[in-house]
Amino acid sequence: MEHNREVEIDGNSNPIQISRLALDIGGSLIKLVYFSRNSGDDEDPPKDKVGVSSGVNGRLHFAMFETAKINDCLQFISANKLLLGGGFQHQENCTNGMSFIKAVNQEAFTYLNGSKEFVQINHNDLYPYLLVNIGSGVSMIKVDGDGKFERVSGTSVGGGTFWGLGKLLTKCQSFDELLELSHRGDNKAIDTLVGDIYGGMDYSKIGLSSTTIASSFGKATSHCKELEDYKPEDISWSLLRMISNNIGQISYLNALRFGLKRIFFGGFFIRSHSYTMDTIAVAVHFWSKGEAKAMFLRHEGFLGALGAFMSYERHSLDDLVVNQMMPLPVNASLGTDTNYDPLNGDINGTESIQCSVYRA
Ligand SMILES: Nc1ncnc2c1ncn2[C@@H]1O[C@H](COP(=O)(O)OP(=O)(O)O)[C@@H](O)[C@H]1O
Ligand SMILES: CC(C)(COP(=O)(O)O)[C@@H](O)C(=O)NCCC(=O)O
Repeated sequence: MEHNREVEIDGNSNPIQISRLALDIGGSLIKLVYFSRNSGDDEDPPKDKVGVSSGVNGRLHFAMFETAKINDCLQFISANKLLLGGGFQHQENCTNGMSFIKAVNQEAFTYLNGSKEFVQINHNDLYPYLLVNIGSGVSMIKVDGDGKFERVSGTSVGGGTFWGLGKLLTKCQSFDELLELSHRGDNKAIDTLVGDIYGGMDYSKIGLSSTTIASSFGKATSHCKELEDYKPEDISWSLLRMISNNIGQISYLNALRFGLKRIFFGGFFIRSHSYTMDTIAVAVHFWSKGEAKAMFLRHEGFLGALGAFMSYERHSLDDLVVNQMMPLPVNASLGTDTNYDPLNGDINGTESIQCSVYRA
Protein backbone atom coordinates (compact mmCIF):
# COMPACT_ATOMS: atom_id res chain seq x y z
CA MET A 1 0.00 0.00 0.00
CA GLU A 2 1.37 3.42 -0.85
CA HIS A 3 0.39 6.77 0.42
CA ASN A 4 0.97 10.08 -1.22
CA ARG A 5 0.14 13.22 0.63
CA GLU A 6 0.76 16.86 0.02
CA VAL A 7 2.47 18.37 3.03
CA GLU A 8 4.30 21.62 3.67
CA ILE A 9 7.45 21.07 5.68
CA ASP A 10 10.29 22.49 3.62
CA GLY A 11 10.23 25.92 5.23
CA ASN A 12 9.48 27.67 1.94
CA SER A 13 5.84 26.67 1.83
CA ASN A 14 6.56 24.41 -1.12
CA PRO A 15 4.47 21.28 -1.09
CA ILE A 16 6.51 18.15 -0.44
CA GLN A 17 4.96 14.87 -1.46
CA ILE A 18 5.58 12.02 0.93
CA SER A 19 5.60 8.83 -1.07
CA ARG A 20 6.49 6.17 1.43
CA LEU A 21 7.24 5.73 5.08
CA ALA A 22 8.94 2.89 6.94
CA LEU A 23 8.91 2.41 10.68
CA ASP A 24 11.09 0.31 13.00
CA ILE A 25 9.67 0.11 16.52
CA GLY A 26 12.45 -1.17 18.76
CA GLY A 27 12.73 -1.89 22.46
CA SER A 28 14.19 1.58 23.09
CA LEU A 29 13.68 3.71 20.00
CA ILE A 30 11.34 4.15 17.07
CA LYS A 31 13.09 4.85 13.80
CA LEU A 32 11.38 6.45 10.81
CA VAL A 33 12.60 6.65 7.23
CA TYR A 34 10.50 8.41 4.64
CA PHE A 35 10.90 9.64 1.10
CA SER A 36 9.64 13.00 -0.11
CA ARG A 37 9.72 13.55 -3.82
CA ASN A 38 10.65 16.94 -5.18
CA SER A 39 7.66 19.11 -5.95
CA GLY A 40 6.85 18.78 -9.61
CA ASP A 41 8.47 15.35 -9.94
CA ASP A 42 6.09 12.71 -11.21
CA GLU A 43 5.45 9.65 -9.02
CA ASP A 44 5.31 7.60 -12.23
CA PRO A 45 8.23 8.96 -14.25
CA PRO A 46 8.42 8.29 -17.97
CA LYS A 47 10.28 5.21 -19.22
CA ASP A 48 12.70 5.14 -22.12
CA LYS A 49 12.28 2.88 -25.16
CA VAL A 50 13.63 -0.16 -23.34
CA GLY A 51 11.41 0.46 -20.33
CA VAL A 52 13.95 1.98 -17.96
CA SER A 53 12.37 4.55 -15.67
CA SER A 54 14.03 7.96 -15.27
CA GLY A 55 13.53 7.74 -11.49
CA VAL A 56 11.80 9.93 -8.93
CA ASN A 57 13.98 12.59 -7.35
CA GLY A 58 13.59 13.63 -3.77
CA ARG A 59 14.96 13.35 -0.29
CA LEU A 60 15.25 10.47 2.14
CA HIS A 61 14.47 11.61 5.68
CA PHE A 62 15.50 10.01 8.97
CA ALA A 63 13.80 10.58 12.32
CA MET A 64 14.01 8.93 15.73
CA PHE A 65 11.78 8.89 18.86
CA GLU A 66 11.95 7.10 22.20
CA THR A 67 9.62 4.09 22.15
CA ALA A 68 8.28 5.18 25.55
CA LYS A 69 7.18 8.43 23.89
CA ILE A 70 5.34 6.78 21.02
CA ASN A 71 2.72 9.53 21.13
CA ASP A 72 5.35 12.07 20.04
CA CYS A 73 6.05 9.86 17.06
CA LEU A 74 2.37 9.51 16.19
CA GLN A 75 1.99 13.26 16.52
CA PHE A 76 4.96 13.79 14.17
CA ILE A 77 3.43 11.40 11.64
CA SER A 78 0.08 13.08 11.93
CA ALA A 79 1.40 16.68 11.92
CA ASN A 80 3.50 16.00 8.84
CA LYS A 81 0.78 13.91 7.24
CA LEU A 82 3.09 10.94 6.82
CA LEU A 83 0.57 8.19 6.67
CA LEU A 84 1.81 4.85 7.92
CA GLY A 85 1.97 2.19 5.26
CA GLY A 86 3.98 -0.89 4.57
CA GLY A 87 7.00 -0.65 6.88
CA PHE A 88 7.36 -3.18 9.66
CA GLN A 89 10.38 -4.36 11.54
CA HIS A 90 11.71 -7.84 11.77
CA GLN A 91 15.15 -9.37 11.74
CA GLU A 92 15.33 -9.59 7.97
CA ASN A 93 14.92 -5.85 7.65
CA CYS A 94 18.23 -5.24 9.40
CA THR A 95 20.02 -7.13 6.64
CA ASN A 96 17.85 -5.57 3.93
CA GLY A 97 18.93 -2.21 5.34
CA MET A 98 22.52 -3.21 4.69
CA SER A 99 21.89 -2.90 0.96
CA PHE A 100 21.86 0.83 1.66
CA ILE A 101 25.66 0.66 1.87
CA LYS A 102 25.67 -0.48 -1.74
CA ALA A 103 23.49 2.44 -2.77
CA VAL A 104 25.49 5.24 -1.21
CA ASN A 105 29.04 6.48 -1.15
CA GLN A 106 30.67 7.25 2.16
CA GLU A 107 28.40 5.10 4.29
CA ALA A 108 30.79 2.49 5.70
CA PHE A 109 33.98 3.43 7.48
CA THR A 110 36.71 2.09 9.72
CA TYR A 111 37.69 3.90 12.88
CA LEU A 112 41.23 3.73 14.17
CA ASN A 113 43.28 6.11 16.28
CA GLY A 114 40.50 8.66 16.38
CA SER A 115 39.91 8.98 12.66
CA LYS A 116 37.27 7.73 10.26
CA GLU A 117 38.28 6.26 6.96
CA PHE A 118 35.43 5.79 4.50
CA VAL A 119 35.57 2.52 2.61
CA GLN A 120 34.14 2.17 -0.87
CA ILE A 121 32.26 -1.11 -0.78
CA ASN A 122 33.08 -3.38 -3.69
CA HIS A 123 29.78 -5.15 -4.43
CA ASN A 124 31.59 -8.23 -5.66
CA ASP A 125 33.63 -8.48 -2.51
CA LEU A 126 31.07 -7.72 0.21
CA TYR A 127 30.08 -11.19 1.41
CA PRO A 128 30.38 -12.97 3.73
CA TYR A 129 30.39 -10.66 6.72
CA LEU A 130 29.14 -10.50 10.29
CA LEU A 131 26.52 -7.87 11.11
CA VAL A 132 26.41 -6.95 14.78
CA ASN A 133 23.33 -4.91 15.62
CA ILE A 134 23.74 -3.17 18.97
CA GLY A 135 20.28 -2.03 19.94
CA SER A 136 18.70 -2.64 23.36
CA GLY A 137 20.26 -6.10 23.11
CA VAL A 138 22.77 -7.39 20.58
CA SER A 139 22.14 -9.63 17.57
CA MET A 140 24.92 -11.17 15.50
CA ILE A 141 24.01 -12.15 11.97
CA LYS A 142 26.17 -13.94 9.42
CA VAL A 143 25.37 -12.55 5.99
CA ASP A 144 26.34 -14.68 2.99
CA GLY A 145 24.57 -12.82 0.20
CA ASP A 146 21.49 -10.78 -0.74
CA GLY A 147 18.73 -12.20 1.50
CA LYS A 148 21.04 -15.02 2.69
CA PHE A 149 21.64 -14.67 6.40
CA GLU A 150 21.55 -16.50 9.72
CA ARG A 151 21.43 -15.20 13.28
CA VAL A 152 24.44 -16.90 14.81
CA SER A 153 24.65 -15.30 18.23
CA GLY A 154 23.56 -12.52 20.50
CA THR A 155 24.00 -11.06 23.94
CA SER A 156 21.64 -9.33 26.31
CA VAL A 157 24.48 -7.04 27.41
CA GLY A 158 23.91 -4.21 24.95
CA GLY A 159 22.73 -0.64 24.56
CA GLY A 160 19.88 -1.07 27.03
CA THR A 161 22.39 -2.32 29.61
CA PHE A 162 24.59 0.75 29.17
CA TRP A 163 21.68 3.15 29.36
CA GLY A 164 19.86 1.26 32.15
CA LEU A 165 22.83 0.68 34.46
CA GLY A 166 24.24 4.11 33.62
CA LYS A 167 20.97 5.79 34.58
CA LEU A 168 20.83 3.97 37.92
CA LEU A 169 24.46 4.58 38.77
CA THR A 170 24.84 8.21 37.64
CA LYS A 171 21.27 9.54 37.91
CA CYS A 172 21.60 10.86 34.34
CA GLN A 173 18.32 11.89 32.81
CA SER A 174 19.12 11.18 29.18
CA PHE A 175 21.24 8.87 27.07
CA ASP A 176 23.00 11.87 25.54
CA GLU A 177 23.91 13.16 28.99
CA LEU A 178 25.36 9.77 29.93
CA LEU A 179 27.38 9.63 26.72
CA GLU A 180 28.58 13.19 27.22
CA LEU A 181 29.75 12.33 30.76
CA SER A 182 31.97 9.56 29.45
CA HIS A 183 34.09 12.14 27.61
CA ARG A 184 35.31 13.54 30.91
CA GLY A 185 35.74 10.19 32.64
CA ASP A 186 38.80 8.26 33.76
CA ASN A 187 38.27 4.52 34.12
CA LYS A 188 41.37 4.10 36.32
CA ALA A 189 39.26 5.22 39.26
CA ILE A 190 36.93 2.24 38.98
CA ASP A 191 38.48 -0.47 36.83
CA THR A 192 41.30 -2.63 38.13
CA LEU A 193 44.12 -2.42 35.61
CA VAL A 194 46.81 -5.02 34.98
CA GLY A 195 49.30 -2.55 36.51
CA ASP A 196 47.26 -2.40 39.74
CA ILE A 197 47.82 -6.13 40.14
CA TYR A 198 51.42 -6.32 38.96
CA GLY A 199 53.00 -3.37 40.79
CA GLY A 200 52.52 -0.85 37.98
CA MET A 201 54.25 -3.10 35.47
CA ASP A 202 53.16 -4.62 32.16
CA TYR A 203 52.54 -8.37 32.32
CA SER A 204 54.65 -8.86 29.22
CA LYS A 205 54.93 -12.61 29.56
CA ILE A 206 51.29 -12.96 28.55
CA GLY A 207 51.18 -9.84 26.38
CA LEU A 208 49.21 -7.52 28.64
CA SER A 209 50.19 -3.89 29.13
CA SER A 210 49.87 -2.23 32.55
CA THR A 211 46.94 -0.11 31.29
CA THR A 212 44.85 -3.06 30.07
CA ILE A 213 41.67 -3.49 32.11
CA ALA A 214 42.10 -6.59 34.24
CA SER A 215 38.67 -6.32 35.88
CA SER A 216 35.93 -3.89 34.88
CA PHE A 217 34.57 -2.13 37.98
CA GLY A 218 37.09 -4.17 40.04
CA LYS A 219 38.01 -1.19 42.25
CA ALA A 220 34.37 -0.69 43.22
CA THR A 221 34.71 -3.69 45.55
CA SER A 222 36.62 -1.44 47.96
CA HIS A 223 35.05 -1.57 51.42
CA CYS A 224 35.75 2.06 52.17
CA LYS A 225 33.92 3.54 49.18
CA GLU A 226 30.26 3.99 48.36
CA LEU A 227 28.59 4.93 45.07
CA GLU A 228 28.71 8.65 45.98
CA ASP A 229 32.51 8.45 46.25
CA TYR A 230 32.82 7.75 42.52
CA LYS A 231 32.43 10.43 39.88
CA PRO A 232 29.50 9.87 37.48
CA GLU A 233 31.82 10.60 34.54
CA ASP A 234 34.23 7.81 35.62
CA ILE A 235 31.32 5.39 36.04
CA SER A 236 30.00 6.27 32.58
CA TRP A 237 33.38 5.77 30.93
CA SER A 238 34.03 2.43 32.70
CA LEU A 239 30.57 1.18 31.78
CA LEU A 240 30.91 2.24 28.15
CA ARG A 241 34.28 0.54 27.88
CA MET A 242 33.08 -2.63 29.60
CA ILE A 243 30.09 -3.06 27.31
CA SER A 244 31.84 -2.02 24.08
CA ASN A 245 34.83 -4.25 24.85
CA ASN A 246 32.62 -7.21 25.58
CA ILE A 247 30.63 -6.78 22.37
CA GLY A 248 33.87 -6.34 20.38
CA GLN A 249 35.25 -9.56 21.86
CA ILE A 250 32.11 -11.67 21.33
CA SER A 251 31.86 -10.31 17.78
CA TYR A 252 35.43 -11.27 17.05
CA LEU A 253 34.87 -14.80 18.44
CA ASN A 254 31.85 -15.23 16.18
CA ALA A 255 33.77 -13.90 13.19
CA LEU A 256 36.51 -16.40 13.99
CA ARG A 257 33.93 -19.19 14.32
CA PHE A 258 32.84 -18.66 10.70
CA GLY A 259 36.10 -17.35 9.23
CA LEU A 260 34.70 -13.86 8.60
CA LYS A 261 37.11 -11.00 8.15
CA ARG A 262 34.70 -8.10 8.12
CA ILE A 263 32.37 -7.12 10.96
CA PHE A 264 29.81 -4.35 10.44
CA PHE A 265 28.47 -2.72 13.59
CA GLY A 266 25.00 -1.16 13.52
CA GLY A 267 22.38 -0.08 16.06
CA PHE A 268 21.71 3.19 17.84
CA PHE A 269 24.01 2.36 20.77
CA ILE A 270 26.98 3.44 18.64
CA ARG A 271 25.69 6.89 17.76
CA SER A 272 28.97 7.62 15.94
CA HIS A 273 30.46 8.08 19.38
CA SER A 274 34.24 8.18 19.17
CA TYR A 275 34.96 6.27 22.43
CA THR A 276 32.44 3.57 21.62
CA MET A 277 33.79 3.02 18.10
CA ASP A 278 37.38 3.22 19.27
CA THR A 279 36.82 0.61 22.01
CA ILE A 280 35.03 -1.78 19.65
CA ALA A 281 37.60 -1.31 16.87
CA VAL A 282 40.52 -1.80 19.26
CA ALA A 283 38.90 -4.92 20.77
CA VAL A 284 38.41 -6.47 17.30
CA HIS A 285 41.94 -5.50 16.25
CA PHE A 286 43.46 -6.76 19.52
CA TRP A 287 41.71 -10.12 19.65
CA SER A 288 42.09 -10.86 15.94
CA LYS A 289 45.71 -9.70 15.94
CA GLY A 290 44.79 -7.35 13.10
CA GLU A 291 43.13 -10.08 10.97
CA ALA A 292 39.53 -8.86 11.29
CA LYS A 293 38.23 -5.33 10.68
CA ALA A 294 35.48 -3.45 12.48
CA MET A 295 33.36 -1.36 10.11
CA PHE A 296 30.87 1.28 11.15
CA LEU A 297 27.98 2.90 9.30
CA ARG A 298 26.82 6.52 9.09
CA HIS A 299 23.15 5.50 9.34
CA GLU A 300 23.92 2.76 11.85
CA GLY A 301 20.68 3.14 13.82
CA PHE A 302 18.38 2.99 10.80
CA LEU A 303 19.17 -0.46 9.35
CA GLY A 304 15.78 -1.90 10.35
CA ALA A 305 13.83 1.09 9.04
CA LEU A 306 15.89 1.22 5.84
CA GLY A 307 15.29 -2.51 5.39
CA ALA A 308 11.54 -1.96 5.73
CA PHE A 309 11.74 0.99 3.33
CA MET A 310 13.59 -1.07 0.76
CA SER A 311 11.17 -3.97 1.09
CA TYR A 312 8.31 -1.99 -0.38
CA GLU A 313 6.33 -4.19 -2.67
CA ARG A 314 6.78 -2.02 -5.71
CA HIS A 315 10.44 -1.23 -5.12
CA SER A 316 13.19 -3.78 -5.28
CA LEU A 317 16.32 -3.66 -3.14
CA ASP A 318 18.38 -2.05 -5.84
CA ASP A 319 16.12 0.78 -6.79
CA LEU A 320 17.36 3.41 -4.40
CA VAL A 321 20.14 5.56 -5.78
CA VAL A 322 21.60 8.20 -3.57
CA ASN A 323 22.87 10.56 -6.20
CA GLN A 324 24.28 13.19 -3.94
CA MET A 325 25.68 12.02 -0.64
CA MET A 326 25.45 15.43 0.93
CA PRO A 327 23.27 15.16 4.00
CA LEU A 328 21.23 18.21 4.87
CA PRO A 329 19.83 18.35 8.36
CA VAL A 330 16.10 18.92 8.38
CA ASN A 331 16.40 20.25 11.88
CA ALA A 332 16.48 24.06 11.68
CA SER A 333 19.02 24.52 14.45
CA LEU A 334 21.44 22.12 12.77
CA GLY A 335 20.73 23.71 9.43
CA THR A 336 22.05 27.04 10.60
CA ASP A 337 25.00 25.56 12.46
CA THR A 338 28.03 26.35 10.33
CA ASN A 339 30.13 23.91 12.38
CA TYR A 340 27.90 20.99 11.46
CA ASP A 341 29.91 18.45 9.51
CA PRO A 342 27.58 15.98 7.81
CA LEU A 343 30.20 13.28 7.39
CA ASN A 344 31.38 13.40 10.97
CA GLY A 345 28.31 14.45 12.90
CA ASP A 346 26.04 12.19 14.89
CA ILE A 347 22.79 11.52 13.07
CA ASN A 348 20.49 12.01 16.00
CA GLY A 349 17.38 11.23 14.07
CA THR A 350 17.12 14.39 12.03
CA GLU A 351 18.72 14.24 8.64
CA SER A 352 17.74 14.07 5.03
CA ILE A 353 19.73 13.18 1.95
CA GLN A 354 19.20 13.73 -1.74
CA CYS A 355 18.29 10.58 -3.64
CA SER A 356 16.37 9.05 -6.52
CA VAL A 357 14.08 6.06 -6.42
CA TYR A 358 13.86 3.84 -9.49
CA ARG A 359 11.10 1.45 -10.28
CA ALA A 360 12.20 -2.15 -10.59
N1 LIG B 1 18.19 9.21 22.63
C1 LIG B 1 18.32 7.95 23.04
N2 LIG B 1 17.48 7.45 23.98
C2 LIG B 1 17.60 6.17 24.41
N3 LIG B 1 18.56 5.33 23.97
C3 LIG B 1 19.43 5.76 23.05
C4 LIG B 1 19.35 7.09 22.52
N4 LIG B 1 20.31 7.24 21.60
C5 LIG B 1 20.98 6.08 21.54
N5 LIG B 1 20.47 5.18 22.42
C6 LIG B 1 21.01 3.81 22.59
O1 LIG B 1 20.47 3.06 21.54
C7 LIG B 1 19.93 1.83 22.06
C8 LIG B 1 18.77 1.41 21.20
O2 LIG B 1 19.25 1.17 19.90
P1 LIG B 1 18.30 0.74 18.72
O3 LIG B 1 19.19 0.31 17.59
O4 LIG B 1 17.34 1.82 18.43
O5 LIG B 1 17.60 -0.54 19.33
P2 LIG B 1 16.07 -0.92 19.57
O6 LIG B 1 15.62 -1.32 18.20
O7 LIG B 1 16.16 -2.03 20.53
O8 LIG B 1 15.35 0.28 20.09
C9 LIG B 1 19.57 2.15 23.50
O9 LIG B 1 19.55 0.99 24.29
C10 LIG B 1 20.67 3.10 23.90
O10 LIG B 1 21.82 2.40 24.28
C1 LIG C 1 15.63 -9.68 20.97
C2 LIG C 1 16.42 -8.74 20.05
C3 LIG C 1 16.61 -9.40 18.69
C4 LIG C 1 15.58 -7.46 19.85
O1 LIG C 1 16.30 -6.50 19.06
P1 LIG C 1 16.57 -4.98 19.60
O2 LIG C 1 15.24 -4.34 19.84
O3 LIG C 1 17.37 -5.08 20.87
O4 LIG C 1 17.36 -4.28 18.51
C5 LIG C 1 17.78 -8.36 20.68
O5 LIG C 1 17.58 -7.62 21.83
C6 LIG C 1 18.68 -9.55 21.02
O6 LIG C 1 19.15 -10.24 20.15
N1 LIG C 1 18.97 -9.77 22.32
C7 LIG C 1 19.95 -10.73 22.80
C8 LIG C 1 19.27 -12.05 23.08
C9 LIG C 1 20.34 -13.14 23.25
O7 LIG C 1 20.80 -13.68 22.25
O8 LIG C 1 20.76 -13.39 24.39
